[in-house]
Amino acid sequence: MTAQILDGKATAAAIKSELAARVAALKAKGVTPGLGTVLVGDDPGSRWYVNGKHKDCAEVGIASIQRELPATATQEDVENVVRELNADPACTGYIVQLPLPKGLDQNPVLELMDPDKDADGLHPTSLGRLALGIEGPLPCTPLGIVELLRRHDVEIDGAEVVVVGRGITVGRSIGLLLTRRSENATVTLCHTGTRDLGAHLRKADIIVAAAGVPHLVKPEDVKPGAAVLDVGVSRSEGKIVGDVHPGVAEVAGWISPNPGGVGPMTRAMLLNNIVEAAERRAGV
Ligand SMILES: Nc1nc2c(c(=O)[nH]1)N[C@@H](CN(C=O)c1ccc(C(=O)N[C@@H](CCC(=O)O)C(=O)O)cc1)CN2
Repeated sequence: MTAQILDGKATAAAIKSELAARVAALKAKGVTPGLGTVLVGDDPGSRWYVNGKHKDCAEVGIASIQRELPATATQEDVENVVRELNADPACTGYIVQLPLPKGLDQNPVLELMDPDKDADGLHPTSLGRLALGIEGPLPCTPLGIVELLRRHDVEIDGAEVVVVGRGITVGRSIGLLLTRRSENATVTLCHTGTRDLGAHLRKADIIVAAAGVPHLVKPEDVKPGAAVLDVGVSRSEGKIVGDVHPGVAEVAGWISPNPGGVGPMTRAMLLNNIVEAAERRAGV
């Protein structure tokens, strides 16, 4: 292995201790931030992620509000829980764990959320604000990737970034984030319709692999010294298989492990969004 590790686990731990201090300062002013989660159905992965979010909250002093619905829940049942959380003063912000079970439509659910309580940065208003350059919550995984690169001094300014995957939680929004003047990267978004993925990847200084296709990014398609972030989660025999082939570590300059890379950063950035929302409300 020649690549240096983009250690998401250690970086998230450092961010959490910074956030714990900010939460303590809010509490001293009489404000307790609270994260709400909506979990629909019985997917074990989604349950694990939601439990992890509440464990993180406990670590930094954020209150937890958990709402669960069975896989048989109707669109109206889910939307009613969203209405409840919109009205709950103890809930600073909340998330609806994605994906929703088959038969439920996530877009009307996201649209119904109070944009000021959108902890995931996935409400149309939040994504619109991001496009317009207006302050607001930012999507957690893209934000986590930027923070992971910054805290390891990987140059983003002027970098050629290739993103693989066009899902809403990562691919669609990360280009908006990385092309802001403050980040100043050039971003190409590739997907299953891209004709020659390898040709794009070989030009990249930074690769964000978020397609959910095991070992899609191969060593021969990575420019020596590039930073490679593995966001893909596929499972084989109970183990995570990422989108990046293990041989890439011999070519890349930086690589995020999977697990232990972008996942823990996603969780840390969710806490960050909750603390920022509470600070905005408290006028800090
Ligand atoms: N409403 C949302 N839904 C989903 C999001 C999201 O940001 N908002 N992202 C993913 C799931 N996710 C958070 O919800 C998430 C994924 C992975 C991790 C994580 O820490 N993973 C660990 C490995 C865990 C394992 O063994 O399975 C790691 O990478 O080290 C945290 C959060 C889709 N849905």
